[in-house]
Amino acid sequence: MELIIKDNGQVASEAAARVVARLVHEKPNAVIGLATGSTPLMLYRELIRLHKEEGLDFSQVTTFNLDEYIGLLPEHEQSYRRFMNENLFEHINIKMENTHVPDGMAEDVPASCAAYEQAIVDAGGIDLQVLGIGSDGHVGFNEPTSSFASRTRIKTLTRQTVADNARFFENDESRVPHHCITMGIGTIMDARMNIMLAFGENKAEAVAATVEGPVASIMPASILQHHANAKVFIDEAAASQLKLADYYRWVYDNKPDWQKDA
Ligand SMILES: N[C@@H]1[C@@H](O)[C@H](O)[C@@H](COP(=O)(O)O)O[C@@H]1O
Repeated sequence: MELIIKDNGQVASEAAARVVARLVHEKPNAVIGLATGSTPLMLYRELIRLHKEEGLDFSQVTTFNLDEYIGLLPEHEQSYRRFMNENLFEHINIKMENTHVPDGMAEDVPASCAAYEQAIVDAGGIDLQVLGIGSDGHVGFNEPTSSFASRTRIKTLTRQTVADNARFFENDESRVPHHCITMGIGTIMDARMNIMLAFGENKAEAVAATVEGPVASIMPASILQHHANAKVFIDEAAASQLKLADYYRWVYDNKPDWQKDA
């Protein structure tokens, strides 16, 4: 795993955006996996800026989102489809038909999940997957003890995640859907590159366990230790519990410039 520690989330997100932009320049028809939550918002804002000011071209890009709540219509205020439209897709030149979010209203959920997996394969696989991390170490909605071999499927959220996400539902936990569809950890591990973002003190424990703890399904993100090309972009607060933070900074500072955001 490669650690990129920046002073704040904005600078870290700009560095992550350069990695995405480089991929899109090199492979205009790249397949990008996307995440929701508050964490990737600065990354998406920077990608929008790169599109508007520097002509970053998304016209041939395909995207697959990690997850979606079960039972929310795409137009629901808190659906991840709506989140993606409002925070990224409507502001860049991506073709809407090339954007994919799991269908939270599917009548046949297992069939819909299998079709999602197949669509990823048909698109050539995910080149770069953007990830956030839950305070309990979940990625996508793969909650603790999710199988490392899992594929896209229905999951039940933990109480912790329901409580964490209640802020988006007028702080009313009873309004938070308790089920979701999420790419599996196996799906995420198939991506050719993973970039995880984590900002703020409340992610510090999960980041330390992910990077320096044992690989264990109780801390789902820790599987990234087994990924050949995983980068973790964090701010100082999220880095605050890392034992080897100085070493990661030293490694990064000693890289040639061309390798820093590659
Ligand atoms: N399903 C999402 C995750 O993909 C996200 O990474 C995480 C953290 O959210 P936030 O970035 O708002 O802290 O929680 C949500 O439940």
